[in-house]
Amino acid sequence: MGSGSARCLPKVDFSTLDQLTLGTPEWESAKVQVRKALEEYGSFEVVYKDVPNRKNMFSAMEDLFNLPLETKILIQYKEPFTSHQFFPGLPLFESTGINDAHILEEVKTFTKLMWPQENEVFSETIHSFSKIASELDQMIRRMVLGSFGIEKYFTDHINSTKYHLLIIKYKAPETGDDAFGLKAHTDKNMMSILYNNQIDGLEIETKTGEWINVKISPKSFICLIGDTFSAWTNGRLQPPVHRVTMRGNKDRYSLVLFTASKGGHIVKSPEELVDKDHPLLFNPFDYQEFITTYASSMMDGKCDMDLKKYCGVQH
Ligand SMILES: O=C(O)CCC(=O)C(=O)O
Ligand SMILES: [Fe+2]
Repeated sequence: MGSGSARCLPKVDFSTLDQLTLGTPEWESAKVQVRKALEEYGSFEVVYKDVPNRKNMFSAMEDLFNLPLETKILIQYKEPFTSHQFFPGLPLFESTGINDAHILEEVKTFTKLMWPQENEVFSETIHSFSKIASELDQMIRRMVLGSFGIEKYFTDHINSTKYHLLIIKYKAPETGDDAFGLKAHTDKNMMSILYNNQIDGLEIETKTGEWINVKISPKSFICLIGDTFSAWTNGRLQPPVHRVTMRGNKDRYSLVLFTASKGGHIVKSPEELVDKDHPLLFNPFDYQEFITTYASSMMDGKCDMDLKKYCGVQH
């Protein structure tokens, strides 16, 4: 199972689309491509638009990780994996995050904790990025629901989720060897929109066990579905296993806009996706309760907790 495969992720062009182009031939064509890509890969590259000031955004991210640890840990959210974090087995990885980063005031609150004297470039660029990524998330979810003929659930789908922006730094490996940035996993949440400073490293596994080395242009983003969306579709879409491998001598900066179901909301497959050929795969669950259970099992050194174990239906 070598890396270096020449296979690419499917690429879908959203550059002429927005929520107002719903139902146009361009929208319908993108919808078919999105559904096909998600069925085959659980993921795709989406070409959309330039992130304003991206160079300044990445240099502001560099400044953020250069702050002293006691400053970086000032952000404390109660949901697992959302505040500043690093892991003993992953020496190249460090991350922090901002809840509701598509709302400027929320980004400014974070910025003020990191830089009491303000850092307008950080706030403005991170907010613009998050808005663009949240537009993409909503268009993609609308297309997925539309492709199953159940667009009527779209508003509920959007209202029952929230956004968290994960900001990641992967240090360049020192030895010159390939090194683990992030171990192979599936995302647990609904959907993830990824972007980076064009230092490659993201690898996505295909259903046949090949690893695709993902490359992106400044206008493109990677969309991945997570375990929660897969469960909601009653297994019609499968989340892709992915990892980050660092090569070369440049640090990698990555942004991931995570869409996650709100606490108190019960994730449940719509009745249209459950029938005798597709028996229910997951009992209804609260994502926030699941992720808390998952995080505490990880803390206990157990790595075998997943959504199937948590609420999978035994057939
Ligand atoms: O940095 C990346 O490209 C991937 C990050 C990722 O997979 C994650 O945070 O779950
Ligand atoms: Fe991931």
